[in-house]
Amino acid sequence: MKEIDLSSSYIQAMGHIAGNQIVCSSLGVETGSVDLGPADMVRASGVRLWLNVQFPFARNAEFLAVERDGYVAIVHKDLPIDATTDVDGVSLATVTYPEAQIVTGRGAINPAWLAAIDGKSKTFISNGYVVAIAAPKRYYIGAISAVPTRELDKRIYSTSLITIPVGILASLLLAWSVFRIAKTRTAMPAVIKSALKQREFFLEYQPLVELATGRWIGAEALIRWRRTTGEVVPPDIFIPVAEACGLIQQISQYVAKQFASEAGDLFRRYPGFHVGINVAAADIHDEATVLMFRELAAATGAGRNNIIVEATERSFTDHSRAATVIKQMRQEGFPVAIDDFGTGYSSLAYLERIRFDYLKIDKSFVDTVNTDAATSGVVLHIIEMAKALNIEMIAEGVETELQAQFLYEQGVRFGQGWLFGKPMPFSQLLEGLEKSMPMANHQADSRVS
Ligand SMILES: Nc1nc2c(ncn2[C@@H]2O[C@H](COP(=O)(O)O[C@H]3[C@@H](O)[C@H](n4cnc5c(=O)[nH]c(N)nc54)O[C@@H]3COP(=O)(O)O)[C@@H](O)[C@H]2O)c(=O)[nH]1
Repeated sequence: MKEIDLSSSYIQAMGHIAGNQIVCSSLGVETGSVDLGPADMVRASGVRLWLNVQFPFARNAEFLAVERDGYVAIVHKDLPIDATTDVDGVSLATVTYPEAQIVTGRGAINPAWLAAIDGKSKTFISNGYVVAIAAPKRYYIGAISAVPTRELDKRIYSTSLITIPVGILASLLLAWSVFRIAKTRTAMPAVIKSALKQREFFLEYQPLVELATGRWIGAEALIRWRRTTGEVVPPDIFIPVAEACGLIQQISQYVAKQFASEAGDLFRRYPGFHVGINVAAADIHDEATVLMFRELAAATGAGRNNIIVEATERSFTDHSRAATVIKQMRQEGFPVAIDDFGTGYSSLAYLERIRFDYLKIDKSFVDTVNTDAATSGVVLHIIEMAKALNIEMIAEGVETELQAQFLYEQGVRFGQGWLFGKPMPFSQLLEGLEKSMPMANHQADSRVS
């Protein structure tokens, strides 16, 4: 029981039950036996559910207890809805079915949504909300996620010319994706911690090319998470959670160590090549990050300019502390790139105050190249600004020859995107690198700087 308890991110305790009494459990012997009282529900399979369990030693918390064949699992009642989303006014609930009884919930749950529960997963619009119901066949508990349509109006505003059926479809997809995100993020901090221990994360590398020649001159290390179930969780789901719960620096250290273990003699063979490592707000405000990069350089034999620090402008919350760390990084030979440029609120202010080596033009602006989107002129302003400040540019998310050609003609020297290569394992990066610039031809002047 202790083993299940300790290795699960979801179960608070396991126990053995006789009648309604937990007679022994991983809560410890001093807990003695605990009387759960009559079960709230008994399913046809014999599974018994207690929906509001309280323990004398944890009076402020409520738990769910699920029993089968004499064994009981205790789960914190808030756990199923412990989800984060940036959409306002979202309602979440777990519900038994067919009874449609709320087990645990957050936000207003309209009785009409409960009435719609019939054992089938579905998405529909009701009472000013887009509602998604999930009713997994294996379990007796389903989930409801509801997003106010006003949130969808905000999102759909920018695409207001799109036809109504497409708008409705987008709404339904958004509700469903909120539900998916909420589900994936459930108790995610605990799961991330355990995944770090179990080494479930790995790296892929996306090449950066010189637009004039197509040569691979660098790569960005991108973290990936494959859970033991085989499910791959994308970084834009778990990175914000890791940032919010204080685990992001452990992730950055993991990335640095993982890259060090894979790099081998990369920089000896390709002295002009560079690898970009992403850092988050917590890293860029902490001088210990400089030490982390110093150790990474020592472990990989990297020289000046071989390792690039990539920080998004959203990560600069305390300008003066960030400026101190960035200055030290640059002094120690780690060029700094401002990532996703143009997506934050204060891009210009940062460029004036902090000296960067590279500006990565965000994909959203690259996407507008050769289109008549209202923002298609912005990319030209970004390019002019970078030129004026003498900052080298890397265009992100380049997907077409037309984009690459246009950017090159405007003076952007470097590009990254699916046109040149998707993120790939390190072994594949080495193969591509050998084809792109055989070692003998590799010049130190192929460095980005
Ligand atoms: N703090 C850390 N953040 C990290 C780390 N690894 C990734 N991330 C951040 O997560 C976000 C999503 O990253 P990912 O899913 O890896 O997507 C990257 C590319 O795959 C994608 N890309 C690149 N080219 C294209 C393209 O042509 N089309 C297309 N649809 N997508 C493309 O863009 C992402 C690269 O983003 P960026 O870092 O902004 O250059 C992302 O914000 C990552 O930064 C990590 O180790 N630490």
